[in-house]
Amino acid sequence: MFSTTVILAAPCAGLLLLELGTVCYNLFFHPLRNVPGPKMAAATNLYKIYYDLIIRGGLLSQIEKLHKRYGPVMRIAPNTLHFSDEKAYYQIYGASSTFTKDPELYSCFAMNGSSFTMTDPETHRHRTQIINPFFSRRAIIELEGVVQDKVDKFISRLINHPKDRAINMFWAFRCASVDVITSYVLGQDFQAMDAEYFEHPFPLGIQRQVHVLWVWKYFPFILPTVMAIPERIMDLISPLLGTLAASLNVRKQVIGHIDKYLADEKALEGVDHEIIWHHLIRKEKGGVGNAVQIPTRQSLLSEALILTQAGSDTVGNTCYLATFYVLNNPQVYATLKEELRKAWPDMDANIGMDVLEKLPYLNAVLKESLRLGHGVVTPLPRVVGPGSADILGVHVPAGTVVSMGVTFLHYDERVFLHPYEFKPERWLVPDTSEMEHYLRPFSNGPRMCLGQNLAWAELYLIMGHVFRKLDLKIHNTTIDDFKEFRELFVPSFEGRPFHAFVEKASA
Ligand code: HEM
Repeated sequence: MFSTTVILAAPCAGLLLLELGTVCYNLFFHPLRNVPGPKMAAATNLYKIYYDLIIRGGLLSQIEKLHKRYGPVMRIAPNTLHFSDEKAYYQIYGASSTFTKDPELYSCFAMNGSSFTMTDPETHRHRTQIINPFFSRRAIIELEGVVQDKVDKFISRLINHPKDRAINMFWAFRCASVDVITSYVLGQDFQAMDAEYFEHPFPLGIQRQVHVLWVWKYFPFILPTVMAIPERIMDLISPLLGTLAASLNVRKQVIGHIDKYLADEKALEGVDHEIIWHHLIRKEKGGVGNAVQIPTRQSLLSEALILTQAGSDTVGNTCYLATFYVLNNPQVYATLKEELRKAWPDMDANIGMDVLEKLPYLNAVLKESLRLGHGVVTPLPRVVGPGSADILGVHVPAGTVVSMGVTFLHYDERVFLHPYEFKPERWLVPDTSEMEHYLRPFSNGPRMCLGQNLAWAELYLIMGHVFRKLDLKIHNTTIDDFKEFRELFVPSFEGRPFHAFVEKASA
């Protein structure tokens, strides 16, 4: 008879042996064994997990330190290489790259069936062919009024905010961008800007999710389990769920729309302007009988949710940083105001994107803000394939995960002198082509940002109106509050949130 101790010890010893075997293989027999990098990282994924979870978003800054020691190619996990050279960036994310998104990262968003999380190139191409026209420059120009309406509301909300209370600009800009994107994509905004002090549960919920994203990555069963709880039970427990309840509410609302339009496509005719469902819920394409397949209900839901999230936090954050950096430098603030005043003498007159996008200093401010905001800071992981590749002279077998953080381009001091400083003037030289090549906040290649035309329209309109129509003053925030960020897919600045006092501009 075996004792209980032996029965328990045997599988544990087996697992330990298996783990030791894997570590030995990773160190001595793995095809990447000769690539430089810390031995711990080569041996086990625990290295990466430690910086992601225990240090909480600390992997990128560790990678930055390690590249100084190991050079431009580095093994950062048993099957993962990280690069720090512009040539590698354009090979991994180049227009003709065949590398695919790594499911380990993209499945943790629990948005199956969305353009953002799709890994199969064919499925992805099919989806983007359908929705790209809705985000083309022509579509944005046609729907500029939708964005403009929300910008007008934003300016008036800021002017009418209680004067004795500084505005938390972190939430203010996020509420504005949530209302723009939901209005543009779904034809109905979430009224985030109506929330008292801009504390609306939807952007609050996005922030909560950002902070637990790496938990979802390493414990991938949690989120799908929560999502799979039947609606009736969710309704019962939702008062206990805080901001998660708000996200669930949004899901319910969006599902309601989807079901309505799936049941009766003609209901779309009553919508004020073109929305995403005009593109995704169409039974016929190019004439009767030429039927196209409508995506599943889950895929429609994921697409709508990912667009509202990808389209709000990124724009909100760029406006937030841009406003802080401009106000933090009186010379920059004065120059921008002067440029806007000259181009737009009567601030009560309507002015559109066509004028704002031609202003050199506003453009310089936005590019510099995108450079220091980065967009997404996590090195975007791609799986090499279908064959092997040669990157910076290193043979990389198919199936290897490769990436390069965009911060390595944005902070390259050979291209951007004093890279950590906000200097719009650097963009006012005759030839900016090299800097443009190194400015990739929207990523690059087949998986680059699908919403960048809309993003630019929002940036021109929001920032143009804020700096022309308002006078702003920083409250209780300094540049030190923006010195460091955690890498939580997007950058999460750890300092005090930037607050400002806002008044209507005098002229
Ligand atoms: C300043 C604003 C924005 C920045 C900096 C930004 C940045 C990015 C980046 C870096 C990616 C690549 C992510 C990855 O490969 O994992 C991306 C993808 C994406 N973005 Fe944006 N984005 C912005 C605004 C928007 C807006 C307004 C929308 C809404 C329509 C949007 C929708 C998407 C989608 C759907 C993808 C996935 C594309 C794909 O995989 O094919 N983004 N964005």
